[in-house]
Amino acid sequence: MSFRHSIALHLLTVIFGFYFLVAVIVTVVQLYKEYENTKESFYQEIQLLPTTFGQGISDSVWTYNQELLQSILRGVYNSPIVVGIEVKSLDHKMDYKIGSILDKDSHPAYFDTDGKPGKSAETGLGADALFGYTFPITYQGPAFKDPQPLGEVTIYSNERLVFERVKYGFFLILINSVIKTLALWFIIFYFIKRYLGNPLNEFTRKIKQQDSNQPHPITLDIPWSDNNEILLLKDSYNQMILSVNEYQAALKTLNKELDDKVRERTHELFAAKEAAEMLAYTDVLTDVKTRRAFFELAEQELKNAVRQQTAASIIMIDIDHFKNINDTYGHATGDLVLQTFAKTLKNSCRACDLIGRLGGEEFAILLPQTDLNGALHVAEKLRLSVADSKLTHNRQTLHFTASFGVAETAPGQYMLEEILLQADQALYTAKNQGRNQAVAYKQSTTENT
Ligand SMILES: Nc1nc2c(ncn2[C@@H]2O[C@H](COP(=O)(O)OP(=O)(O)OP(=O)(O)O)[C@@H](O)[C@H]2O)c(=O)[nH]1
Repeated sequence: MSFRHSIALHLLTVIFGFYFLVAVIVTVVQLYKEYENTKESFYQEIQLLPTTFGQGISDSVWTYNQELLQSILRGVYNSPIVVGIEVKSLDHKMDYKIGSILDKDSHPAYFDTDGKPGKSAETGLGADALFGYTFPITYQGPAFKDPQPLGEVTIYSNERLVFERVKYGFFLILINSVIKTLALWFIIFYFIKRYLGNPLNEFTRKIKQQDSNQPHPITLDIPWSDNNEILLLKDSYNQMILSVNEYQAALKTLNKELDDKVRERTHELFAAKEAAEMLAYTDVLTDVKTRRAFFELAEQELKNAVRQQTAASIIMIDIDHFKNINDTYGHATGDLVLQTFAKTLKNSCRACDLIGRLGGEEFAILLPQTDLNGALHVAEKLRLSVADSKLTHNRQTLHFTASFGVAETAPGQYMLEEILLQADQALYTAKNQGRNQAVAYKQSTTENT
């Protein structure tokens, strides 16, 4: 923290701003008082002069002795606190003025030691600010019972002489004030810095050094032990840090739990997605491919056949008189027949053959790398297997057969719908020819095996 921005300097600027104002006012009052006291003592000193010179002045006025009066007045004028004297006799014959006096209009006027108008010897601050003491002069002779009034004498002094005398005192007061102010400034600055500035600096430095991920409570090297505001601030900060750490720890635990939950949920969703895909691709009853899956996968297989320039065949299969089975033994038994039938197909086919249930009791098998003869051979084998299969229901043995229509891809003809249609036409022929047989598709005619 730079000195210019320190709290100590800011506080001192405010404190000493006010202190300076108060100090100036107090010093001015003090100086004014000193000035007044000095002026008062001047006045008292002037009042003492008549006891020394009063008799001589009275005598010289009574005897009209101008020389004597002048020499007495010059003697008074030489006094360091006198700047002027005016003698006013009642008959005006012995009027006399020396130095600076106030005329009848209270304006300063100047006279030399011979009583002639001249220039003021007094210059500087308050030289024209005259103040005087007037006392009567009387004659007390043996011929008179009461003192005879002769006139009055005014002795003048001025403010400049008062200032001259208090100047030294002023100077001392000023020096005293400056030294006291400076000493006080340094003392207060030192203690504010020691008890306030330094602890706050240390506090700030330690907060800045904190690890924001895991802040720790801090300690402060404070030169007092009572619970002052800085210690309370530090305690509150430490309390806050403890709470923050607790919250962070709780948050970490929550985050971990949340992570675990999200991972678990993602796993479940993934499994559910796989299950849903399986469901969409696998027929629930017979465990062979669904119609949609069969078409998608068969398209892929046909594309492969095109790329590899190999043959591929399709067998369309339909269980014979399945409606009768349903009607005779019930729908549940019909389902069992479908399952047994599908199982038979699976057992008799290669792993690469694609078996799908296209709907109801209608199935299709795609045989990769198999020409029409091969497919017809497979169909025949399947037909025999189906015819051999049996199902026991209510202690009755149930037999069923199926009809097969076979078609193969023609060179350059790999349209799935087209081949399916051809296989379906062959199947239709097989049905028409009495069922339980496999028929291959021929362009215009169909051939019975
Ligand atoms: N149990 C059962 N029956 C089904 C299912 N799907 C379709 N069926 C029935 O299968 C029967 C098909 O009958 P048809 O299309 O007349 O054919 P068919 O009786 O086999 O006669 P042909 O094909 O001419 O030999 C209908 O009665 C459908 O209700 C199924 O998932 N389970």
